[in-house]
Formats: sequence, C-alpha cells, structure tokens
Amino acid sequence: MEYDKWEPIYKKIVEDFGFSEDADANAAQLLSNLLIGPVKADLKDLTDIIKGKDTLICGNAPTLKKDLEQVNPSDHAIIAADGATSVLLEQGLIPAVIVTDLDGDVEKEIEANKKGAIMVVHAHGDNTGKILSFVPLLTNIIGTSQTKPPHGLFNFGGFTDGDRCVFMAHQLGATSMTLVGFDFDDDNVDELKKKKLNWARRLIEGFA
Ligand SMILES: Nc1ncnc2c1ncn2[C@@H]1O[C@H](COP(=O)(O)OP(=O)(O)OP(=O)(O)O)[C@@H](O)[C@H]1O
Ligand SMILES: Nc1nc2c(c(=O)[nH]1)N=C(CO)CN2
Ligand SMILES: [Mg+2]
Repeated sequence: MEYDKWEPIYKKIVEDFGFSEDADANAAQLLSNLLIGPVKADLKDLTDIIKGKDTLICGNAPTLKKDLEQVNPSDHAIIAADGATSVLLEQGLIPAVIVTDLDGDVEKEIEANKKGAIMVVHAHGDNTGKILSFVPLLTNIIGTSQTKPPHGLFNFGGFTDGDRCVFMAHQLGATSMTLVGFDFDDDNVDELKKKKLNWARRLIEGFA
C-alpha cells in the first residue's frame, strides 16, 4: 500500500490507542540502523516466496490447530503471524515467512529462522527493547514500520501481526490468501487485545 493511503489509517490508530508517532518513528530508525549489515534479506527473496503463490496466512487464535486440519499446508506458501509460529512448528510445519513484532515466543521464531524462515520484523514505539535484544540473533530479516519507512525498511500497511501478513501478501502479488487461526470474536482475550483484534478485522475486511 502506498504510504499516502496508509497514513490516514495509521493516524486513526495512533489516536485510538494513544500511541506516540515520534516513538514509532524512533523505533523504525533504530531497526533501520540495526539492519545495516549482512543479516538483511532482500525484498526479492520475500517476493519470490509470495508472488504467484497460494498463501496460507496463520493467525494465532486458539482455533489455529483445528483450522489447519481443513487445509493442505504443503500446497501453500505458509506465512505465520508471530505466535502462530510455535503452533506450526508443533505440527511439523516450518513457515516460509514470519511476520512479528517480537512479542510472541521469539525462541521458537529463532528456531524457525535457523531453518530458513524469513523474518519480517516490525518496529513500533513499544518494542524497542525486543528489537535490541533479538534482532542481532536473527538472519534473513526484512524490517517494517508503521510510520513512513526509513532507509531499508518497508511499510506494506496493516497494524497487528495478522493483518500485516495480509497487506504484505497482497502487495507482493500472492495469487490467493487463505486465512486460518483468525477469530475476531474470541472473548478469551484482554481489553487491549480485543481492541487490536477489532482493528485487525476492520483492516482485513477492507480486502474482502
Ligand atoms: N483470537 C485471536 N487471538 C490472537 N490472535 C489472533 C486472534 N485472531 C486473529 N489473530 C491474529 O493473530 C496474530 C498473531 O497472534 P499473537 O497471539 O501472536 O498475537 P500478538 O503477537 O500479541 O499480536 P500483535 O503483536 O499483533 O498484537 C495477531 O496479530 C492477530 O492479527
Ligand atoms: N506503538 C505501538 N504500535 C503497535 C503496537 C503497540 O503496542 N504499540 N502493537 C501492535 C500490534 O499489536 C502494532 N503496533
Ligand atoms: Mg506480536
């Protein structure tokens, strides 16, 4: 998504949650600085995995394990939203791409990364500690921001890890996007998560 189209949505999110745009921009700059060096993956590597492919986009709702029984994952390029990675690994599936702001089970993500998963790491004002701790341990990273992307970062659009998978797959030319592990009506979540899921629903429904 063009940044000009994303910006008004981002402004509404910032206002709704009371996030600081400056903190988001500083986090993006931090990630940009850390990605100068040999650990970066190329956008072409990511595009090659997604373009012209049927993608399976895995959210981390409690329904994920059961939803996976209804599809044939090996027919798809598997994209995991953060915590979905552990569930996939338990099923013997290694995601091709992990979209994460590093607040899930990062040890499992590092394991998947060592087995070849490209990490699409998102910078925002509330994850700079995680960025500093974990980015040096990763290889094959693409950096994203929710602000205007600084040097070397991308902004495909989207807010939560799950809906950012959808924006990314769409922008990079996926032939289809099958969503599993998305349950926006999950009541077993706290208020903040509920609010984030409502934004995820709203953003994903924009694609329907
Ligand atoms: N019921 C659900 N519970 C949790 N995640 C869900 C659910 N339904 C859909 N998702 C999607 O799965 C993604 C990954 O879930 P995970 O539990 O790892 O959350 P998270 O890392 O805290 O998400 P975020 O960092 O985006 O807030 C979420 O970003 C969300 O878009
Ligand atoms: N500043 C800020 N940005 C975000 C946050 C967050 O907690 N703080 N959480 C996100 C997905 O959950 C995505 N973006
Ligand atoms: Mg996350």
